[in-house]
Amino acid sequence: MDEQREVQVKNPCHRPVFIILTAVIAVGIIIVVSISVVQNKRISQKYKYGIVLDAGSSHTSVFIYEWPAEKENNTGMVRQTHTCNVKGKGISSYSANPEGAGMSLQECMEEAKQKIPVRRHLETPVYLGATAGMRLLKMEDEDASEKVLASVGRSLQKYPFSFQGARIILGQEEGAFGWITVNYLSDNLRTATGTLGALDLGGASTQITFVPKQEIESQDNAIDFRLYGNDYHLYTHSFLCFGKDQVLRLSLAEKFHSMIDSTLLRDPCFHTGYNLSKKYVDVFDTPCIKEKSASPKDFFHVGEGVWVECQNSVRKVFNKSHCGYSTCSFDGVFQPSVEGKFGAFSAFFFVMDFLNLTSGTLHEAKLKMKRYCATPWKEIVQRYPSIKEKYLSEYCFSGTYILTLLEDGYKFTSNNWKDIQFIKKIGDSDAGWTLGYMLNLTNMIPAEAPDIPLMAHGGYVSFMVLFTLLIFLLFFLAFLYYRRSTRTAQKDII
Ligand SMILES: O=P(O)(O)OP(=O)(O)OP(=O)(O)OC[C@H]1O[C@@H](n2cnc3c(O)ncnc32)[C@H](O)[C@@H]1O
Ligand SMILES: [Ca+2]
Repeated sequence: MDEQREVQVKNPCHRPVFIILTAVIAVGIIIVVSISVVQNKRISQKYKYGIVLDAGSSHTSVFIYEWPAEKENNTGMVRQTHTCNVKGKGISSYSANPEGAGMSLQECMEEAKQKIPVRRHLETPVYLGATAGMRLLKMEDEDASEKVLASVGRSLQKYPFSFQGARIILGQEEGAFGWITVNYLSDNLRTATGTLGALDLGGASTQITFVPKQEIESQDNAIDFRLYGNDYHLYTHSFLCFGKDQVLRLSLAEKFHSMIDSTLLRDPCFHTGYNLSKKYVDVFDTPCIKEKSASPKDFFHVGEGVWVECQNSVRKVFNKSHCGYSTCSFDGVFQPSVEGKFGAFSAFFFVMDFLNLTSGTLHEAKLKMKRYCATPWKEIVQRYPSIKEKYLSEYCFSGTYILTLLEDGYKFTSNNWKDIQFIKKIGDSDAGWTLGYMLNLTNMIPAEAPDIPLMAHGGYVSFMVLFTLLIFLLFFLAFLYYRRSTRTAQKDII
């Protein structure tokens, strides 16, 4: 018995100090392991990237998006980090020199290589979507449009990214993806609290997309989505030839019909004192105009600056003579009555922002337009020396077209005018179809709502560490208690 006691007293493993030390070491190991797990998680959580090229009728833009690698299915995670505007005109302008279309993208794609970390290059998808300019070129000369698309495709394949294709997107896609973009960025999809309609005005087409209250009478205008567990039944329409550049041509062509002197086009939508020699071909060379002018020559475009007459001339481009549905916007296109709030972007924003019409009533907008259009050209040029003269000369026409399209075309009234918000960006990201297009192609918007974790990652790790510590402490106390009990028992025996 004496021998046994001696062993017990001498064995250092049984001393409390040793046990405490062991416990402290164990705790230390746990903390180190936990921290390293968290730290490694941070490193692997870095960003992923995607590139979308918006090959519009007037120009091409390259958008770079990024999102945290492990949160791609959470809404609101994708944001635009960089934009590059390709120099020159849109890719459809390269119909006579298709190789030039591909070459035009080089500068911006080199920039993308610099902006995206090298280790992410190979996995970064690149998509090119062409819109109304290429739709028109395809109508006019399908072979040329294919050559242009092949050229941009070849050019994009030369970069170290994962090229996913270059194609002409449908008008319905352009409308629907614009709608997804604005609602994704405003976090309306996950929360399912009302949605924002989308109004996009380009150079060659314009899109209207919203969730209507009425039934959608034409199947071409209906799109269904299931996003984050909610069903959306969308109305969408893309009006080809109703972008602001094509409508200007339609309107000029219309004015040619009533010209007495075929070399002098008097235009109420341009400022007094504006007088520029232009080519007939620059007006008529588009599949949007069916009745061509007989002999191609030059004409003088002379401004008159009368807003009321300008609006009357713009109204003539909307054909309201037929409607095979209960209600139509124009050109025989079905449209339910506009519903809810709308985000109006692209040229809707550029023009209304320049004219200071992004707030205020419809009536005030008309008064301002009247005043602006009546301002002499000389004064306008002096007032805005830094703005491109081409844009400057067209704001009276474009503003008038926008008001007429929204009121006479889409049937907004002075009552719901305030429901239209003219926007360029939401957060860091531009409003437009590109983000929605990428989210769709990368399956980043799930049909069902993702399972929400019990707690955030940081909270989870802290909880696990504290909980483990607590268990160790309990073990330790239990051990001490056990030791005390056995010693007391041994003393009792002695
Ligand atoms: O959608 P599509 O029809 O293919 O055309 P796009 O994509 O090229 O059209 P944008 O929205 O980029 O631009 C629409 C129009 O606005 C013009 N635009 C761009 N910036 C502008 C500005 O600051 N002021 C006035 N107009 C502008 C541009 O030239 C186009 O005619
Ligand atoms: Ca566009």
